[in-house]
Amino acid sequence: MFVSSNLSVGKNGHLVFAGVDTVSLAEEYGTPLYVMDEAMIRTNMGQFRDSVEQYYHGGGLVCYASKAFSCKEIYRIAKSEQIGIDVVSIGELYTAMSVEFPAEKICYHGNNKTEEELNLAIEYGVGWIVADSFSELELLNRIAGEQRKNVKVLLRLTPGIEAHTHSFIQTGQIDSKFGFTIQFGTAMEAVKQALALPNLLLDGVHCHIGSQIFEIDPFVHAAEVILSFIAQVKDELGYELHTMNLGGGFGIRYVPADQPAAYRSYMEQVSKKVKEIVAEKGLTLPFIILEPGRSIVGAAGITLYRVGGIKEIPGVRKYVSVDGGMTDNPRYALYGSEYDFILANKAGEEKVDTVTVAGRCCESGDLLGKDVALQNAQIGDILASCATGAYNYSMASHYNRVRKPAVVMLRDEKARLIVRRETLNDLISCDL
Ligand SMILES: Cc1ncc(COP(=O)(O)O)c(C=O)c1O
Ligand SMILES: N[C@@H](CCCC[NH3+])C(=O)O
Repeated sequence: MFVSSNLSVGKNGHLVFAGVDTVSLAEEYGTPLYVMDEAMIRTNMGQFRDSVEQYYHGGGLVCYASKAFSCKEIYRIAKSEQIGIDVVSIGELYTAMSVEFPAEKICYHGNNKTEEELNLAIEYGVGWIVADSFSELELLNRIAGEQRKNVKVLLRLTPGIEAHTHSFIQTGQIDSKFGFTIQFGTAMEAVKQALALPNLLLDGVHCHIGSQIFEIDPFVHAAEVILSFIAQVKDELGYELHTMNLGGGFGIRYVPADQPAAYRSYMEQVSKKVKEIVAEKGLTLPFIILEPGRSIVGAAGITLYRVGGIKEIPGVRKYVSVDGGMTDNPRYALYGSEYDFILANKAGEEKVDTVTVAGRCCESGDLLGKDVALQNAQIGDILASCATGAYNYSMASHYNRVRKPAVVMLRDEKARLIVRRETLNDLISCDL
């Protein structure tokens, strides 16, 4: 009935999330409210970590892609689960540094990293910097020299794989702003350049084919393409790259029709293929890095809103307006993403209506879902949007000077605030 195992209906008919009554949460902390389930986050992190150990025997590290949900507490949790993180900005790095996240487990990405960012990343001693362009290799070499350090580098490659997902979140295809293309010999040139730069330690290669992908085949294919490249480098240059970072992108269940594969079958199949190719080409099993983001936090989050307006246009559509919208979840506006909605105070009732959930911004496209099934809504009801743990809080904006909601973490059926709600003064705090 629900899209995620941490959702149920309580005896009072209220929606229960991770053992906690969501209506009480809305009353205590206000709305809109992001609510996260710590046990599920830890289970997901642990499953990825353990699947690498179980199926892959060349050593590896799971680096949680923190762009999916970034705040101090998630870095503390990743640290205590002994996994690494992927960061893509000085802001994510700084937040991780503020909780003393182990530098050697950080993978730093970005297609246009600034000098300020690279300086801080090298100073902190991050494990890997994923270089995206020739000019960045030069810049990295210069900054490393200035800091008298050697920097471990991975090269971001575009393997030429078009995964089945929204075109805006496909990243492995040739026509991409990211990385070095294998097909035109650009990636081989980048290897030569990185090897020639004295302050860089070329450790390996990276690829990320896209996000919200359900099939396992494209991942297996990406591993195949990357390993063939590693073999080609060994043949042509006599240099064996040690690390293979296969990125993230594993899909989750947003609506009942979504059927994501189990993470362990991903690792099982990728490991099998990698071992086959390694044996065939006479390579050493590379150290593997995975970067799951959405699949760690997505289903571990819900958002609670209060219904403030209902408008029925006879024969056309019924709008249910809530006190949030594209400012706390821009994904419908950006990608037409689907979500499952439940009235938290009527969760035991049938979904008898079809409504369009609208946000509160001055923007017709500010919708959270179009023509979705819902219980019979009334003003004052609490509306829950499910599986909002990834790319919601992290993509929230201040459009219309809307304040960002608070984030509450649930553990052992108790709630704690991990990000407080913004105040009006927060909104003007940078204005001069
Ligand atoms: C380089 C890189 N790694 C990892 C991820 C995480 O992807 P996902 O949240 O789909 O697992 C992304 C985002 O798509 C990415 O760009
Ligand atoms: N932000 C996107 C995914 C992009 C992932 C980052 N490379 C989403 O919400 O689906």
